[in-house]
Amino acid sequence: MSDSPTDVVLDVDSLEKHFGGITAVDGASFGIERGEFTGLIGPNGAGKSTTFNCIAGTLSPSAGTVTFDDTDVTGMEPYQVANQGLVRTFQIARELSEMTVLENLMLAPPGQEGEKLWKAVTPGVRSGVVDQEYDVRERAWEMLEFFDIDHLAREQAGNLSGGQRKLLELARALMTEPEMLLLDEPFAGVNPTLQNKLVEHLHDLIDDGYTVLIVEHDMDVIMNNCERVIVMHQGQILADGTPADIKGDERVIDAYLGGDAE
Ligand SMILES: Nc1ncnc2c1ncn2[C@@H]1O[C@H](COP(=O)(O)OP(=O)(O)OP(=O)(O)O)[C@@H](O)[C@H]1O
Repeated sequence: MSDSPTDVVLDVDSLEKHFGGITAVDGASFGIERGEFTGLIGPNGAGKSTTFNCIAGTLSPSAGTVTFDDTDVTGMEPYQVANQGLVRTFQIARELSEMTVLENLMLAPPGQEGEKLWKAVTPGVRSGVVDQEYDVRERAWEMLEFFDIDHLAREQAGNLSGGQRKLLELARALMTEPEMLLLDEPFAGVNPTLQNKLVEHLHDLIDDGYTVLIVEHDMDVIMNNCERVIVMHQGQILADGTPADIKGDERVIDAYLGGDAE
């Protein structure tokens, strides 16, 4: 437990990321409290994805620090960040779409990071719950049941609808037993029924003590569900507060009504 009055689990301090002459993140600082459901919003190009990537280790920041659970994770590889309990969702790669849903849960997420991520959850690492193949299978079934997709266990992942695929991505991230989830546009391409279901599951996860940070373009979903909203604009934090605070913030209204809004 942190000894600060608020229990900050993720602390992003003066984060910067430059791509050549482009400044994608320009001194962003914010803290996320344990168990909080926070939305990160902002117009296109505001720097949200780059911030996510710098937190999750997919990109190395140009300056600033990222601290998770009192550990400095700045510049760590994604599997190392995941090993600390901070995990982002990965899209299901085409190669995995011919495998079943159950196999997808039991296998590495795609790509190099995924393979390393998987190694991070094999023998003895973190809780040790998934230290044998049997336990991995058991955990996979738990996840399928939690997300009500156990009836799809033997279905090829490629046959899932967009929404079911999002549930599978979330289930797969949870296989590593993280403390905090980073979700990048989890509702994109999801029909309203499954979107509601996904939102319910996210609330269940929050009730279970998970911390969730979500980047999402659907403002209604963010405003109706998140306890706190952080607004980025031109690489900086423009506003940070409750949905009610944010809705009434003149700077936010101006940023969204500007030429770079969707
Ligand atoms: N790999 C890269 N190389 C060069 N510029 C980049 C790179 N990644 C992002 N950028 C630039 O950095 C800025 C921030 O981009 P970023 O994708 O982080 O914004 P965003 O808020 O996630 O946008 P969107 O909502 O459209 O996904 C943009 O100007 C973008 O063009």
